[in-house]
Amino acid sequence: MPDATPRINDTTPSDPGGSLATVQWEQLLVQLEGRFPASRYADLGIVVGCSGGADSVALLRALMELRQRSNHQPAGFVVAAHFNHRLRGAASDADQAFVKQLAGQLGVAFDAGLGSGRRSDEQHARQERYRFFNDVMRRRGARYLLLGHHLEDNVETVLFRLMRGTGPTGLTGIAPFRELASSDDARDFVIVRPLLGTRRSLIREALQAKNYPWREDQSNQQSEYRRNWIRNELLPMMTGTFAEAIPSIGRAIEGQRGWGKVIEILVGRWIDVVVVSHAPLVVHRLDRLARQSEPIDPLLLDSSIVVESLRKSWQRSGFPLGMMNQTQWRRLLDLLYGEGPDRIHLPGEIEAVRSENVIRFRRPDSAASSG
Ligand SMILES: Nc1ncnc2c1ncn2[C@@H]1O[C@H](COP(=O)(O)OP(=O)(O)OP(=O)(O)O)[C@@H](O)[C@H]1O
Repeated sequence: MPDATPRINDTTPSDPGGSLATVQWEQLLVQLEGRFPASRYADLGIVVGCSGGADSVALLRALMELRQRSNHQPAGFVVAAHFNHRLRGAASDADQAFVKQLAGQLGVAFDAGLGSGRRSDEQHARQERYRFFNDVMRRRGARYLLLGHHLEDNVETVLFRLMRGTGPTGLTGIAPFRELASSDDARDFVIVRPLLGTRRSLIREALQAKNYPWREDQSNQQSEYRRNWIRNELLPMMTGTFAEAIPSIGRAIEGQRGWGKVIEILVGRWIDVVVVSHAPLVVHRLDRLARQSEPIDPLLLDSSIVVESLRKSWQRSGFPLGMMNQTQWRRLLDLLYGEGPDRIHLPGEIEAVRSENVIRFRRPDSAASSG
């Protein structure tokens, strides 16, 4: 069984403070500055989610160095926010103490949150953490939440989705920028992942070269078995044969992100044209729309656009997306195109009934039912 004890990284720099350090650290600063220019954001409130791991430690340190170097005197503030999940006993507390000490050393404020300590699924832990971030952002009046996801995280995510099953939007990967509106007040904030294009190895080499420590969490190798299989087995196999596989996939994701914006526009149009109402969900029959005297844009009849649009409508109508797989979407497409039976049952006890011109969706015991 792997050692679950986190340890402080103890790598001795091969060239402490020398030219190698300058090159790698500077490279990291250039990449961060390219994605999140220090002077442009200097007057706003920034929270950095810092686990104590290499990526978020590098992010926090590099951000502070860029702010110091900037000619502009920053009027804004930076907060290091650490969420202690309390899942690894003393090691979790040591992570928290490490981040607190780092924040003190860098002269930034520090906020900590405590998890329930209840062993549950990864999803629950993430939710707890995001609730904490939300709270810190609101309390501090910050505008940007910076997270340390890097290129390998993005590639892993896309490979994972590809193998589990995903649509074109899933292939756009992790969002580099994401606006979040907190539900209970009007203040919005933005999640930024400025290292999303940066190689994991550069981050670690840059830290090592400067002799900056971080906390290594061995449990990363144990949790989320399939994700870690991708990270620890699949990616090394791929790069063994295709040395440039990771940046290549990264570029494909970047390209797909562009197409994602086109898809978003088409989905918006589809909803305007095809959806009659969301509560209850009622949509026009596509075969009828295609045959009317002024037929709709054929792009809106393309099955991949239809599925993406239905996903969106599904969410808006409060229907569960989790159990909708490719087979179920295919059955629904047939219904919309006027093929197969006039009534089908879908996961989540959703019944879809086709009539002369529309499809009506019903779900028992739900606000979205009726009609
Ligand atoms: N417990 C935490 N407290 C604060 N921020 C966190 C925490 N866990 C994750 N994050 C933020 O989310 C990002 C991505 O999470 P992920 O689980 O991939 O990170 P990690 O491997 O635990 O740590 P790191 O990415 O810093 O090496 C981190 O880089 C960090 O910005």
